[in-house]
Amino acid sequence: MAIQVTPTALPEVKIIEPKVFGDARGFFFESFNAREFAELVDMRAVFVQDNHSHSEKGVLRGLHYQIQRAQGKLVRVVQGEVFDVAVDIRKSSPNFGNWVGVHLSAQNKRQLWVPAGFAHGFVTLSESAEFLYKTTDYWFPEFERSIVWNDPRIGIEWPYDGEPLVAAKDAAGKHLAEAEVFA
Ligand SMILES: Cc1cn([C@H]2C[C@H](O)[C@@H](COP(=O)(O)OP(=O)(O)O[C@H]3O[C@@H](C)C(=O)[C@@H](O)[C@H]3O)O2)c(=O)[nH]c1=O
Repeated sequence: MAIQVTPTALPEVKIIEPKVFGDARGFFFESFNAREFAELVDMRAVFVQDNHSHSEKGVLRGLHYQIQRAQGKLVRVVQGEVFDVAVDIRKSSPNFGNWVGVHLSAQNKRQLWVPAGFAHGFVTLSESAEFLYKTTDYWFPEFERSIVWNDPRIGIEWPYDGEPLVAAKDAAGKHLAEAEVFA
């Protein structure tokens, strides 16, 4: 197997570390392999969309989810570094409202698997970051929801001092207590 998979404190959220082959020319690694992903991470996931965003330092995107047509997301960074966060928003889960955060960078080449049922967001720690992710469903703006990044009920410890730059829709995000969540 060319990937190593480690569960986080939220066991459905997984860190994926690819085997990187370095030589005099640079490096090579498989950034996605459907067979290994199915065997080691999630056999039901089928990816239908790839996204790419660029963010400057201090930009915080999230916490996002789609209330219907929920998306699983396989996320990574190809330039710079972010702190990537998943929050369990499944009401029936023993981990409801709990979060995990992982540093993802171009250097560590880690990926995070954020399944359906979790809200997702990240803050950019480097001067800028290029963020790539695959999703298991398409974008449905009518089902998009945002939970505010600094909800004290969730208590995410963002490793960023200062006021992050957030979109207006995210600044107006709901608190978990008022948000539509999964069953
Ligand atoms: C998410 C998305 C946005 N867009 C458009 C809508 C808008 O005009 C522009 C920017 O969209 P947003 O402000 O929603 O982009 P952004 O804040 O980067 O949204 C993303 O945040 C991270 C944390 C996630 O988890 C993603 O699922 C997604 O919600 O791109 C698409 O065309 N397709 C898409 O799949």
